[in-house]
Amino acid sequence: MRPGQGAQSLFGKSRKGDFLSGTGPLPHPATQRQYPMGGRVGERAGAACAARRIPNNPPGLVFRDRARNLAGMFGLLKPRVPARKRFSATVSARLEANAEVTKATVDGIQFYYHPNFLDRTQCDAMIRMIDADRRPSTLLSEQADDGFRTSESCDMSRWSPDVRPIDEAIADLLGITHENGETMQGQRYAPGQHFRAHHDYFHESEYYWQRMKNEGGQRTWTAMIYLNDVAEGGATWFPTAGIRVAPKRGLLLAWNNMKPDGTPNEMTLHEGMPVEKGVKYIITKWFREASWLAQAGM
Ligand SMILES: O=C(O)CCC(=O)C(=O)O
Ligand SMILES: [Fe+2]
Repeated sequence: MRPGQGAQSLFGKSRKGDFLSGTGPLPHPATQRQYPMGGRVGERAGAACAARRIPNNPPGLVFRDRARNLAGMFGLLKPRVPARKRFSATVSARLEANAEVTKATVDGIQFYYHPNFLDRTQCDAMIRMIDADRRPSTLLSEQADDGFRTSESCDMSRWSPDVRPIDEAIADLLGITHENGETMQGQRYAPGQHFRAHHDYFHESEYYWQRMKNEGGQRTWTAMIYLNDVAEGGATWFPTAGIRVAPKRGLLLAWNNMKPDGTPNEMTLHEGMPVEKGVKYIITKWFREASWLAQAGM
C-alpha cells in the first residue's frame, strides 16, 4: 500500500490518489522518526530583539503572582485553566459554530477545514512573497538528517499590507489573539521535495524547550493554508490519525496539537508528502500558549 492510501480523504474524488475511506491508523516507516517541527520561525525577529527582551519577572507580575498564590492558598480564587487546555475547548467551539468550517470525522484529534479561506488574489500575493524570499528550510532538532525537510521556506513579513489581514483573519477564525501567533511561514516544495513525519508541538525533553518555554511556550493550534492546487503528490498526511489532504488553493486546515486536557497529542504526527508533479506552496501559522510577540518585540 502506498503511503496515505486508505486514509480518510477530505477532498476530491477524481484526483489521482485521492481519498478513499477512514480506515484509521496506517503504518509508515517515517512515523518511527518523530522529530519536532522547527523552521526559521521568528529566528530573525528573536535575534533582532534579544537586547530589548522583557524581563522574565517584572516586579508587578511577581506581586500579582504572589497575591494570586496567597489567594489560592485561602481558597479565594479558582485555579486558572492553563491556556493549552482552555484553547482546546474555546477554539473547537468557535470553529464548530462557524458555518464555513467542517470538522473531520476522526477520533483522537481535533481537526477542521475551511475551503476557500483565501481567494486567488490573496494566494497569488503570498506565492510572490515566498518566491522572492525562499531559502532552504531548517529544523529545530539537531538530530534530524538532511533529507528530513527538503522544502524551501521564509518568514512572511508580519506587518506587510498583504500578510497582516490574513494573519488577523486566521487569529479571528480560531479566536486566539494574533500575539500568540509566531511569524507566519511560507513554504515551497518542488517535485521530489517533502517534509517527513513530525509533530508541530515542542518535545519538552529536548534542549530547545527551555528557550521556547520563555518565548510563548508550547505550540497549541496549527493553521495551514494551501496556496495552489498541485498536479500530483504533495498531500498532507496524518498517518496515525488516518487523514490525508490533497492541496487545494485557498483551503485552510486547523488542528490542535494538544489533547483536550492540554497535553501534547502524538496523534497529530503528520508529513508533507513528496510533490510528484508541479510545485506546492503553503503558509503555516503556529499559535503558542502565551504571547510570542511579547518576546519578539515586533
Ligand atoms: O507541507 C505540508 O503539507 C505540511 C507542512 C507542515 O507540516 C508544517 O508546515 O508544519
Ligand atoms: Fe507540521
